[in-house]
Amino acid sequence: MTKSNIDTFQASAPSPLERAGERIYVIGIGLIGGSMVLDIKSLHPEAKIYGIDTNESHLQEAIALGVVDAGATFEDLIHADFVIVSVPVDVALTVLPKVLDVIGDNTIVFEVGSTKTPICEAVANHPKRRNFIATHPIAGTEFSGPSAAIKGLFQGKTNIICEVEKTTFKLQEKALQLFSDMGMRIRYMDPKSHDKHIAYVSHLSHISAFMLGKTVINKEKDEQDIFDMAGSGFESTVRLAKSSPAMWTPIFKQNRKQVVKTLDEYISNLSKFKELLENEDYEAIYNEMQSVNKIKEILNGMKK
Ligand SMILES: NC(=O)c1ccc[n+]([C@@H]2O[C@H](COP(=O)([O-])OP(=O)(O)OC[C@H]3O[C@@H](n4cnc5c(N)ncnc54)[C@H](O)[C@@H]3O)[C@@H](O)[C@H]2O)c1
Ligand SMILES: O=C(O)C(=O)C[C@]1(C(=O)O)C=C[C@@H](O)C=C1
Repeated sequence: MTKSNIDTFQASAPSPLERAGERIYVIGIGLIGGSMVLDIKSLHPEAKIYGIDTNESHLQEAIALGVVDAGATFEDLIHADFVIVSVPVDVALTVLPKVLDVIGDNTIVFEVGSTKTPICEAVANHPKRRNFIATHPIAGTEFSGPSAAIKGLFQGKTNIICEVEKTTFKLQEKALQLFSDMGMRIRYMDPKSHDKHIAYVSHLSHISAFMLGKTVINKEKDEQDIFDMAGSGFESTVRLAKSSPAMWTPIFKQNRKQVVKTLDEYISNLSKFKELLENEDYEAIYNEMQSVNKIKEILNGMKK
């Protein structure tokens, strides 16, 4: 079964988390894992939320902030109803098979990484593959760690789900109901298409912000006043350059081929703009910009 359009999930049964005391384990209690469990706690106050994080200070901070109820170990996952894996994508490749090794038959495991092909491949032949659902919530900020978690982060956002047909139907339903309760729209996509499209709309934007930031920081060394002139235009364009290198390096590594392709296209557009300016072809420059103004309608359409 391949679904390609955006769906709003309609459950055939009441929300599975309505049962008292469901046990949710979140591995990686940062921005995304923390935001997920804040929503779950708010929707289902009776659920018990356990956190696993190799960064002890993140775990302690998450407990202090009330993001999780207590810490846990991998062995405890045998008791889990849900496991959310929200670690950097390179870590996910090794953590996911270990999680699937431990869980029981009715546990649903989902992962939220920004790449999908390597992650789907990492679990393809695991005997518990049917307990796993590959997701990518298209929501976030430039901040990380448990203190960056936001309740309601996923409201109105899209969740891309890959290879849904490989997950047991009953467990699919359970996960989809949860995403729907968080206010997410579902879009089904194969992992390769996901990685191709996301390279344009997310990965390239981050490289562009990082390198814009670099260009301005380098200049600042010579001309100290430059930041005094930076207004909200610069700030909004460079916002993503505050993002975590620990999260983004493995994303670029895993999606290297697609990202290199998008960079070629982007660099070619930049070179063309430079050439037009050197040639003082202002009519062409005007037309270039005018043709891209339609991004306004495209983005407004996406928000509806
Ligand atoms: N930041 C975003 O905007 C965004 C959006 C959608 C998806 N994602 C994806 O979500 C995942 C998590 O990103 P984030 O923004 O929440 O990052 P984050 O840095 O805020 O959180 C990641 C957490 O994982 C922990 N961790 C690292 N290695 C671990 C291990 N071996 N075992 C247990 N915990 C470990 C870190 O200590 C940290 O607390 C990534 O795969 C990312 O690609 C991020
Ligand atoms: O809004 C931001 O700050 C984000 O970086 C969120 C963002 C994005 O690129 O849109 C970042 C990575 C993801 O995998 C999904 C969402």
